[in-house]
Amino acid sequence: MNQWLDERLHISRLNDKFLRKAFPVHHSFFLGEITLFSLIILILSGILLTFAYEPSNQLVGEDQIPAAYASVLKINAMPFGDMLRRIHHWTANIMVGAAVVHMFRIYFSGAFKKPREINWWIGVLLLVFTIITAVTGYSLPYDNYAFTTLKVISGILASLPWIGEWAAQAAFAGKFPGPGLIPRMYGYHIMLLPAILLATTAVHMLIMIKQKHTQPGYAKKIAYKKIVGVPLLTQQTILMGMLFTLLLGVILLFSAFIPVHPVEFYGPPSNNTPPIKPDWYLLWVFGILAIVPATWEFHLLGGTFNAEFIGGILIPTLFIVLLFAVPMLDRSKENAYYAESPTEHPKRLAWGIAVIALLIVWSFAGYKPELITSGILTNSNANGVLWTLTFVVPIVSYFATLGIVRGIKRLRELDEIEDREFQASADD
Ligand code: HEM
Repeated sequence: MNQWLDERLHISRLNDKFLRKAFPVHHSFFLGEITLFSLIILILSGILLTFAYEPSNQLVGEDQIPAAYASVLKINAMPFGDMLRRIHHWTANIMVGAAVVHMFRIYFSGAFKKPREINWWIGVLLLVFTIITAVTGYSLPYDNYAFTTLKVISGILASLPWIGEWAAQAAFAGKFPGPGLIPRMYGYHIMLLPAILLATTAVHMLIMIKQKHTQPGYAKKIAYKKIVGVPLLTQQTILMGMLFTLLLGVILLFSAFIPVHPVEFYGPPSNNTPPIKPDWYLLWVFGILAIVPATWEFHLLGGTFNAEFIGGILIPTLFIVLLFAVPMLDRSKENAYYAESPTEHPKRLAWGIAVIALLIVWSFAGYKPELITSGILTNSNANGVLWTLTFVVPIVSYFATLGIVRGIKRLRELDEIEDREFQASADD
């Protein structure tokens, strides 16, 4: 059989070139794999959901509710229907979470350095597209929550200077909320964006295979500048199978016990605006929007730059540009072989911690209304306090990290000196 296949498909060549490829074993490398497996589970659970979901916002039935909303109520009532929605929802959250932590592991271990800059840029694109896919998914149940969220997003797009109205109508199939709204969101969510994600992930993987992983630190001691790891067939495949099963188990546990967004509670779209809050990964944008005052508005060459544009588009875009610029941090001409320990590069570590602190502060600002109603902040001081935190917390985090890392380094040096002195006195 083997020979029969080999004569036709040259399997043994594939075996030598690819299946025997050595994979380094280190727990931090599982993060990319968790992201990849989540994408697979999302696609499979998404396909099952499409069998019962109705992609239309036309009003149907006696109650005259949107067909999409009615079909989600029907899915909830089907055996395992609610469970399937939960699996899809929790996997999406795990995918975004794993991608974010994966990005930080790449950043903190210096794996973005030459020759892996292109894969860093592709990774940033993957993260952005993953988040857009999640947002379009949220719109599909077309309950009052989804409707309000879509209205906010269409308003943000319309705030683009010069081309805003046109862009919003192009993205949302005409004037909001037109009859083409849900069919358009459905097209993005089940075709365009998954196609982009799959193609981009394939390129990400091919580049990773071509360039090979950065090697974990222990590999340096085993065989310097040699690839140390286990072959894809069979050890790595077994490890991946175990990781996949574990991930599936965690997703099933989450889905069995933690319900998702209650569409019945929000009801179909109406004129009552419910309090909305995005998922954790977009809370930072929500926070920026909350603290940019409505008075921030200026005009240039006939275009208007208003607060919605500055908070919802300009600052988040600058943040993404900053992520793209990360590989520029390193100007060395040498290829990087080994993952570095984060503390070896205190400034890089401190910058990373400062950025995480900034994201936490902005996410906290997303709770501005609650902070005001609970009396912690007032209408008049909220923006001032939150802007102060925006600058102070990252700066303090930066210097505190530098201080801690340098302190630990100094302690280690003192320990070494003490050990040497002790050894010398023992020898005497
Ligand atoms: C969102 C979807 C993503 C998927 C499915 C994915 C998948 C993977 C996988 C499976 C690996 C190999 C295992 C590992 O090193 O963890 C990998 C490596 C890598 N990824 Fe991603 N990734 C994604 C997002 C990102 C992001 C957001 C970045 C950075 C901005 C990134 C940058 C890289 C780099 C530079 C490598 C090579 C690491 C090395 O050689 O040590 N990826 N990715």
